Amino acid sequence: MDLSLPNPSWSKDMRLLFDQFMKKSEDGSWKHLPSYKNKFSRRIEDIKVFFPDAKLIKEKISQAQLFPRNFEEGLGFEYAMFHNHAEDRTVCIFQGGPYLQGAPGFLHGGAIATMIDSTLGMTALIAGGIVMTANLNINFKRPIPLCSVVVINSQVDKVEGRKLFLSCNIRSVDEQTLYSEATSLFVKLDPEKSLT
Ligand SMILES: CCCCCCCCCCCC(=O)SCCNC(=O)CCNC(=O)[C@H](O)C(C)(C)COP(=O)(O)OP(=O)(O)OC[C@H]1O[C@@H](n2cnc3c(N)ncnc32)[C@H](O)[C@@H]1OP(=O)(O)O
Repeated sequence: MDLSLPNPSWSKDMRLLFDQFMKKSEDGSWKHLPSYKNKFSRRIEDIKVFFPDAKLIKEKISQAQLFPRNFEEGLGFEYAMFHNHAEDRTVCIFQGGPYLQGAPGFLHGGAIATMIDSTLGMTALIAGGIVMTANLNINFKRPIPLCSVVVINSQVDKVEGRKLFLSCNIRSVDEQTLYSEATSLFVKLDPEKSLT
């Protein structure tokens, strides 16, 4: 089941943004990216190539769930991503639920980092194939209120061989507040090199 579609826990802002991007997707310039809890895909098969410890994969993979997708509806990460191919950028609309609290009333820094890593990761995956995060630098400029809706804008800045350099920022829906900004390095996995 695609968990990036509207559900009753979404606020008015979240639905409004989703509808705006779905409208933008009508001419094909933007594409809604579906998101599943544990849908096996070809990519999982690809990734197994890099993890020779198949026993671990075989035993555990059936329980595996995408981390941000394993909270009950509305309590954790509610988000949807849209990709603009021409501009090589991805937008993630994100509503962080009450189970993601850090400081009272605000999102935990690790929850913010999760959505940054996921959005940058998706952007890098589309641009470079099977990648992993090598480096992630985040500046937390303003605390993000719990249960508020924010917009993550992520883009590829430079590609050098297997290295993809990306950046993103997190802004309020009205774009007036800059909450966080991040830079990152993702590395495209080399089938000749085992990771473990
Ligand atoms: C919600 C939807 C989600 C679904 C969609 C999500 C998409 C997937 C995104 C996953 C995001 C994650 O969470 S991944 C989980 C967190 N990340 C990890 O666990 C990765 C652990 N690290 C590794 O496995 C490894 O270090 C790699 C794969 C990153 C790199 O290893 P490698 O392939 O052997 O490459 P290596 O030769 O070491 O390095 C290649 C080049 O990159 C440079 N390089 C490597 N690491 C660094 C570094 N930290 N800082 C600077 N430069 C670096 C090297 O200097 C070299 O440059 P030069 O000499 O060539 O110039």
